[in-house]
Amino acid sequence: MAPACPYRQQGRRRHVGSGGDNDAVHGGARRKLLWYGRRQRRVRRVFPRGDGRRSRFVAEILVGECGGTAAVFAGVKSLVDAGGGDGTTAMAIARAFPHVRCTVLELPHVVDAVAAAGDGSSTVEFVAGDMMEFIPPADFVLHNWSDEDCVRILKRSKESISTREPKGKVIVIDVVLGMSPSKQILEAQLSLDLCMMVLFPGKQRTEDYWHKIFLEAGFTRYKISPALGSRSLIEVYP
Ligand SMILES: C[S@@+](CC[C@H](N)C(=O)[O-])C[C@H]1O[C@@H](n2cnc3c(N)ncnc32)[C@H](O)[C@@H]1O
Repeated sequence: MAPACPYRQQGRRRHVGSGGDNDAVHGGARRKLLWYGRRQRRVRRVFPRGDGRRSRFVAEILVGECGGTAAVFAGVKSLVDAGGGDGTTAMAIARAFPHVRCTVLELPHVVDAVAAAGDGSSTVEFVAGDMMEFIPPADFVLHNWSDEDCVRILKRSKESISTREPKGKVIVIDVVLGMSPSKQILEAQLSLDLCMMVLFPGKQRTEDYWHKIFLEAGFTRYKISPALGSRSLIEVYP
């Protein structure tokens, strides 16, 4: 059975192995690091599948109900879902828009896990790589990244999208705080914000916040379609 999180017992989870007096209080840095390593391995084993369930929900909305989606994908010949998990979103797009050649860029262990699970699809190509280093045209999730990483990922994307007509674009599917169609959705977005703060160096962002990130990454304009429940579809143009 998985060991209990030493920090959870103390109501703290962020700074694993941070040292100092806390280590003595919470049972020592070594125990925390061992727990963290085991937890990470478990997370890595289940991540592609668990995440896929959530992205299936988003994918269904994306290709099913989002009124403007056909227009969004019109003229798009190829697309890379950077950090695309088990490929659920890319497969849904490939099924709904057969003219779009879809690739999933993922970390090698995720690509291996998907291949081993044998539920990949010939409609989608999986490429092992690091999105911090190189990204072809992409549709990706940014909400678990820090501001610096968002800018870095967007810059990598900008380098790879076509600058010739028809020009490429980056599609971001993420929460835009303040664009909530209901109180329940706003509450869901704020819960996600809390999760991102606790689990990752990320956050949910308002439109003004996104605007600054897009400008810093060198993009000139964007269009937000708040049609995906708690998330919006943001088209970002060089
Ligand atoms: C929050 S998940 C999103 C998965 C999927 N796009 C979705 O919406 O369900 C982030 C994904 O990014 C992948 N990832 C993290 N760092 C990466 C990197 N440097 N290069 C490529 N993929 C990465 C992870 O393996 C994980 O599957």
